[in-house]
Amino acid sequence: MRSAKLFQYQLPMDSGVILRDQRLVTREGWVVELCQDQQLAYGEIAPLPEFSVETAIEAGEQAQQLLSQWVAGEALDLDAAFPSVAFGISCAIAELAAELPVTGNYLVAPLCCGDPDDLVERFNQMPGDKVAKIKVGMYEAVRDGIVANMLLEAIPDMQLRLDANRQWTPLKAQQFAKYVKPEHRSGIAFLEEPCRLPSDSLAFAQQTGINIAWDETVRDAGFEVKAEPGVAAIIIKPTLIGSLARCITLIEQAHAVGLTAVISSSLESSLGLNQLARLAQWQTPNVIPGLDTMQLFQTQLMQSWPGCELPVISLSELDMVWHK
Ligand SMILES: O=C(O)CCC(=O)c1ccccc1C(=O)O
Ligand SMILES: [Mg+2]
Repeated sequence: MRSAKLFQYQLPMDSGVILRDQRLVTREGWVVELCQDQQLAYGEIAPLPEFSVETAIEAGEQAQQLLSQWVAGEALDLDAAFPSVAFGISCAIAELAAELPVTGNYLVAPLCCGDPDDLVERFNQMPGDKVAKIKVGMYEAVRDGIVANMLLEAIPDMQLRLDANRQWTPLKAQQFAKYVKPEHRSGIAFLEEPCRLPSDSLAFAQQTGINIAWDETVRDAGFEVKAEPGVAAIIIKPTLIGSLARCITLIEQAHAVGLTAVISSSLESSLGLNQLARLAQWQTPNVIPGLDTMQLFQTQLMQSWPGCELPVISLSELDMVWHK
C-alpha cells in the first residue's frame, strides 16, 4: 500500500543572501512524503532561483505527476525529470529502502569572508582537516589575490577552496594569480570556474599551477568527466544535477579518472542538507563537503543541522498542497 503527500515550504533567509543578481529573501520548495506499508520517508525539492532551469511551481507540478505514478506502482523515469524533482524523489525512495546510510559527514568547509582571525577561531572548534572556502570574483581580482595569499600565509596547514563562479576574464584571473605567491599555490585545493569559458579556465590552471574545479561546467550540455592537467575536482550540487543514481554515477566516474568529487549545497533547508551530508559520507567519505550554508537561513526545517541553534519548523506547520 502506497500513498504520497506534497508540502510547500517558505523559509526566511538571512538578510544578506545574494544569488547572482538578486537577493534571496525567502527560500521556497517542497517536501515529499512517501508512505509505504506504514513507513514514512521524506525528500526535499528546492529549485534554486537563477541556477535551476525549473521554477518551484514547475517542479511542484512535475512532482505531483511522478508521485501519482509512484503511488500507482509504475516505474519512474527520473532521468527525464527536472534535477531538483529527481533529487528529492530519489532521496525519499532511498530513505524508504534504507539505502541512504544514516551517518553523515558534518565537517563542512567553512565559507569565510577573508578574515583570518575568524577562520582560526572556526578551525579551533573543528576536528579534522582544515579546509575553507572563499568566494572570489566579486570585487577586484587583485584584492582577491591578496586575501588568498594572506590566508594561506596565516594558516599554512589549511587547504583553501576558492570559487570565482566564472566571473573573471583571462586577464583578471592572471591579476589574481600574480598576487598568490608560487609557494602558496599548492595550498589552494582548487579554484572553481575562474573564467567564463572552460577553455580559458583550463589554460589558466596550466599557466599558473593553480588547480581548478568544475562546477557550472558539470551542468553544461555535453559535459563528460575526464582527467585534464590542472583539473582537481568536480563539484556536485545534487539539486542542480538530478537523482541520487545520477549523482553517484558522476562521483564514480570522477573517482575512476582520479578527480575529487565534492558534494555541495544548493541552499537546501536543513532537511535536504542533512541528506547531502549523508550522501557525502557514503560516497565521498574522505572529502569535506561544501555544505556550510545553514547560516544563511533564519529557520530550520523538520530536522536540525548539528550545532545549529536556529528554530526548527515542523512538518505540521507546513501547508499540504497535494496527496494521493
Ligand atoms: O559549495 C559550497 O561550499 C557552498 C555552496 C555554494 O557555494 C553555492 C550555493 C548555491 C549556489 C551556488 C554556489 C556556488 O558554488 O557558487
Ligand atoms: Mg560555484
